[in-house]
Amino acid sequence: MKIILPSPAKINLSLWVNGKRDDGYHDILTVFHTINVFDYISIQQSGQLELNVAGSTIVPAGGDNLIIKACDVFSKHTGIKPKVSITLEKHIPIGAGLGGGSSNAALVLKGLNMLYNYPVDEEKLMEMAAEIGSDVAFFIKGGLAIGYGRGEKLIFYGKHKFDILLVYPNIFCSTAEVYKYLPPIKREISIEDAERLILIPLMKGDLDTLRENMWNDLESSRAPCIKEVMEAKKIIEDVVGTKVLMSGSGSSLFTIVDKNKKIDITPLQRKGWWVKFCSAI
Ligand SMILES: C[C@@](CO)(OP(=O)(O)O)[C@H](O)COP(=O)(O)OP(=O)(O)OC[C@H]1O[C@@H](n2ccc(N)nc2=O)[C@H](O)[C@@H]1O
Ligand SMILES: Nc1ncnc2c1ncn2[C@@H]1O[C@H](COP(=O)(O)OP(=O)(O)O)[C@@H](O)[C@H]1O
Repeated sequence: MKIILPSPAKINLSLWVNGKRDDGYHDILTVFHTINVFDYISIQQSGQLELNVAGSTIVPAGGDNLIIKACDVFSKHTGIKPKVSITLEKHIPIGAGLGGGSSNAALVLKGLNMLYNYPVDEEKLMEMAAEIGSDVAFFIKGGLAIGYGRGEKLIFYGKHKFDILLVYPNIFCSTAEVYKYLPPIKREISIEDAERLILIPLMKGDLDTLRENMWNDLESSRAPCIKEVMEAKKIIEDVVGTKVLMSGSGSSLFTIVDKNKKIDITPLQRKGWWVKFCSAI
């Protein structure tokens, strides 16, 4: 049996850092939404576990791939050693703050659970996902969610419609490095704050307030890549005329767009940047 799974990207409509933890991670509060930018993963039962990666020369095809980590975690918790041939077709920009690797890992956990006749329930899948990475658990359900803790504790709010212009300025950002060079932040954002600032304007369709309130503390990181990302942010804001935000640890940047407002994106395309109108899903 062969299954083909679309593996969606995500943006962070906001991300606040509430402090550094003893385990080296940061306590964050973030608002995730999946978007219609996909990798495609096929999983087929086979004599042994193998992974082929198409569409990228920088994504590892061995043990460092988060898909292999997902297979290991699946085996650890179910006792089933997956004997499958997996093909990953990459389209989500890599190191872009779009969660591509985390999404791939989550979808493979779901695919293996399906192929081996549901040995674990969704709650257990979320637990397993959290072992692989901080934003893997979000992709088990997707849609609109608040993430807190490392990003693995989640409150889901269904799915909401909005459109964005997404730009990947061909800058690779290492998540670890962006967090490492983050200056101390002295304020705490609560779940209620995030609901008031982001979720309520989004649900009301009040895009001006949503744009005004969206925020990403990781933009103040002193990691070298962020300086370049902020330069790209200014260029994009001059072209689109609305506030632009970095997604997650970068480098992709997005703005919430009104369907009926025409935006000329050729100045951005002329820079050789990846530029795409997308929708929340
Ligand atoms: C920043 C976010 C926002 O959604 O996404 P991306 O930008 O990667 O898409 C996530 O927090 C990324 O999650 P993920 O990509 O799974 O990161 P992980 O593998 O768990 O962690 C990579 C490294 O980032 C740092 N890290 C990550 C999460 C967190 N809450 N605090 C941290 O300090 C740690 O140094 C960790 O070793
Ligand atoms: N399946 C995967 N897809 C993309 N990147 C992966 C994958 N597995 C491991 N990686 C590694 O993760 C890093 C990028 O992760 P990605 O999820 O694309 O970015 P981000 O964390 O910024 O959203 C790269 O160093 C890449 O080599």
